Amino acid sequence: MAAEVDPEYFDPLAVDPEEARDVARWRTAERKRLREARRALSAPERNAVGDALMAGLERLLGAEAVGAGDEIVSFYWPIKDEPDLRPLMTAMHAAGRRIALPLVETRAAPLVFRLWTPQTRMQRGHWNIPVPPPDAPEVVPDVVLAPLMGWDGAGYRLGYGGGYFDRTLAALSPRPFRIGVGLASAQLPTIYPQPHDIPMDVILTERGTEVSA
Ligand SMILES: Nc1nc2c(c(=O)[nH]1)N(C=O)[C@@H](CNc1ccc(C(=O)N[C@@H](CCC(=O)O)C(=O)O)cc1)CN2
Ligand SMILES: Nc1ncnc2c1ncn2[C@@H]1O[C@H](COP(=O)(O)OP(=O)(O)OP(=O)(O)O)[C@@H](O)[C@H]1O
Repeated sequence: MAAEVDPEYFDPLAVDPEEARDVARWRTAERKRLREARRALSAPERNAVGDALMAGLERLLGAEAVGAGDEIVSFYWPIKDEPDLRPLMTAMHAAGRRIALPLVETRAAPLVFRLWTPQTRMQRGHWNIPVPPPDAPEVVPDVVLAPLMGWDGAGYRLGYGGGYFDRTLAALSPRPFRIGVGLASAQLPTIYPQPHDIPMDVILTERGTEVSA
């Protein structure tokens, strides 16, 4: 039996429930604060952030460490004032790179990834997030871009609280190269990482690379 348990799987019984509850409550409050701060950006400010992030990503995704070859890179379709990286998705597709997007196909389960091209007819998925249709090929990405609601100097990420990226990364072997993408102002002293939280390899903001494993 024991041999069948993934040694990297965290033991929920080893987590102090009171502490976990406090962290969850704190994260909910921080998500709300960070969401409001992001919403308050003007359109020109938001565009400048997007442009800087795309320049940073072009540099990172062209670098040797990630491999400039045939890797599949998962982006995200922007919701809730997230920086818009779609121009880079289009440019990379035109340059012959394979682009994927994440989908919640089953609640509280790992994300699924499907290929995207500029011709893909997006449809509404869980949480109203635009996603590729079921006939888009399912793939496993080599590089995953994860939008950041918040981040810390140890490379940990705060998302929307569904635990989707953590669940997904825990299930993938080998683990994809993880790039957290978000606002410099969304930095937190710590997100109080819990056993289920999987750190990013790189955190990229409009200032450039903030954290690199
Ligand atoms: N643009 C974009 N696409 C993305 C993500 C993202 O962060 N940004 N995701 C990144 O993961 C995934 C979707 N993430 C989701 C995260 C939470 C919930 C959700 O239902 N949240 C509940 C609270 C959940 C809970 O506390 O257990 C809610 O707000 O009601 C849905 C989707 C995949 N696609
Ligand atoms: N590997 C996992 N297995 C089972 N449950 C998990 C796993 N990872 C996270 N969770 C659950 O998801 C919940 C939310 O996690 P967390 O606060 O880290 O979300 P998040 O990273 O902000 O969300 P998202 O990635 O969806 O944007 C956790 O309380 C935990 O119960």
